[in-house]
Amino acid sequence: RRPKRFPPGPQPLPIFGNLLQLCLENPMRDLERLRLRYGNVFSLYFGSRPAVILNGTKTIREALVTKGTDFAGRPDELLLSHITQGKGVIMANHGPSWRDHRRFALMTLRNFGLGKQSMEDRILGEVEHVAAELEKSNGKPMNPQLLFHHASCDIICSIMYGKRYEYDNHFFRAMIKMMADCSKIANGAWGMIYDNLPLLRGLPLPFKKVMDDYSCVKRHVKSIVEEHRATRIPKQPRDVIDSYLDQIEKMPKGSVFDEEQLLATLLDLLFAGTDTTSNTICFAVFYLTTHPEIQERCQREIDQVFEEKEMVSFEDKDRMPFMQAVIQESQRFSSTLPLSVYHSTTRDTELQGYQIPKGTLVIQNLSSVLYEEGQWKFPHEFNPDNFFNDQGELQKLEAFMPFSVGPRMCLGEGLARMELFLVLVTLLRRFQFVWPEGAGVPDYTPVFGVTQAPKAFSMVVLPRESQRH
Ligand code: HEM
Repeated sequence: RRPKRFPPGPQPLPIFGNLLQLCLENPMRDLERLRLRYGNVFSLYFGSRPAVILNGTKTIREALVTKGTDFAGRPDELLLSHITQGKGVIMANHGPSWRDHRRFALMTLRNFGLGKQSMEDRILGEVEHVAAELEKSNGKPMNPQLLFHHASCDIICSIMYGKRYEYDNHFFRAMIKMMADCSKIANGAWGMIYDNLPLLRGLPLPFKKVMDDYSCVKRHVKSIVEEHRATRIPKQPRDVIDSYLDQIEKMPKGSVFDEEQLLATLLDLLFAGTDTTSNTICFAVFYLTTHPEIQERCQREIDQVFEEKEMVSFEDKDRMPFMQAVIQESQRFSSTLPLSVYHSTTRDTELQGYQIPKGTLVIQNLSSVLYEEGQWKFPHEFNPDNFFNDQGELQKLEAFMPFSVGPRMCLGEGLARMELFLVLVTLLRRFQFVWPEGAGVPDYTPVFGVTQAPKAFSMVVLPRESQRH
């Protein structure tokens, strides 16, 4: 039985709670059904653990912004928190270590060129590799998804430790597969089994493999840190690792900065910065391939700006409102992180008349905001007009929150926006993406996970050079 004044929800069963009432492969439809029945704040039992589900712009803003500190914790008894041991930034609970690491990560990303030329150079350099691979397809249908994962991962590696991997590097491919597996498992059925049936945790089931793979990537990153120790010049950081090593030396012994936290933070940035951005690029390219009229409009806008200049830069976005709207609409319509990252309450709190005790698992349903009726002109279709007002001007909308809101919101937003813009503009300028003949009707249903991906698809890539002159 639910405690008094706890948010309402369906009757739980012993041991399983409400798990059997959800499709664990993809619970998004069930969550929408429950929202319609119980309202924007409802609760579910995952096994014996209560969870509060937040829906809609107003509710999520009220919890994560107005009562930001109350809702800024992370749950500590879940697969993801066990994998990372609650260290680093993403799964660290609200407290001094999280705060200082978040500040460090934000500052270091800025110092390594966010908004400055060098970050743009790294991204544009990587796009050249992507373009070369796309050219190799020679007009034959190809699936670009892995290529975009490789590119996003290489960009983040170059920022963290000044190194990019060749796309056929064996370790690199394994690392990318591990991240995709981890994303699929953590929010899916295996993650639910791990989180709610602790007796099964020791068995060789898929979550065990993800944990082993994580340790393997961690060992690799550790060897890179050791290389940095041997070659660095103090106070002259080349990348994020050098900056962190400087930080360890600067702080008194026993501070929150140590080697374990360094490894966890690097892995966080690697994880958080790869699948999120690459899946958004995949979705955007998929939508543009299947909406040729929108693709052509982007290319017309791009061609106009590039009549006067050769290379794209992030500043050009202000002259490309349609391109910006397409990128934002791709983020909205794909809802790349549909349930964000799970939160927990840091103290007993209240929301819309309900009482929520300290330590309660809190899940923000970002899809409920990104498709919310009344917030969007066309909530259920891919349509960049969602971002233009009646005067045809690009507008800021409070329901546009793919990066979440509040004190825990994505700290890589600036980098992600820059990457999405530079990659998509450069590729659209050079190539036309065509839905292959006979490929049938596109299926927009995403593959569910912490990060959603489009279903496997193919496209034909044609060079645009001839059309521009
Ligand atoms: C399109 C790309 C991206 C999207 C849609 C996205 C979205 C998100 C969301 C929804 C969260 C959870 C916020 C919350 O718990 O309320 C998050 C957290 C986070 N993101 Fe991103 N992200 C993206 C790219 C990146 C990149 C490129 C990086 C790093 C370089 C990054 C680093 C992080 C980190 C470290 C956190 C945890 C923040 C904390 O707990 O304080 N993200 N992101």
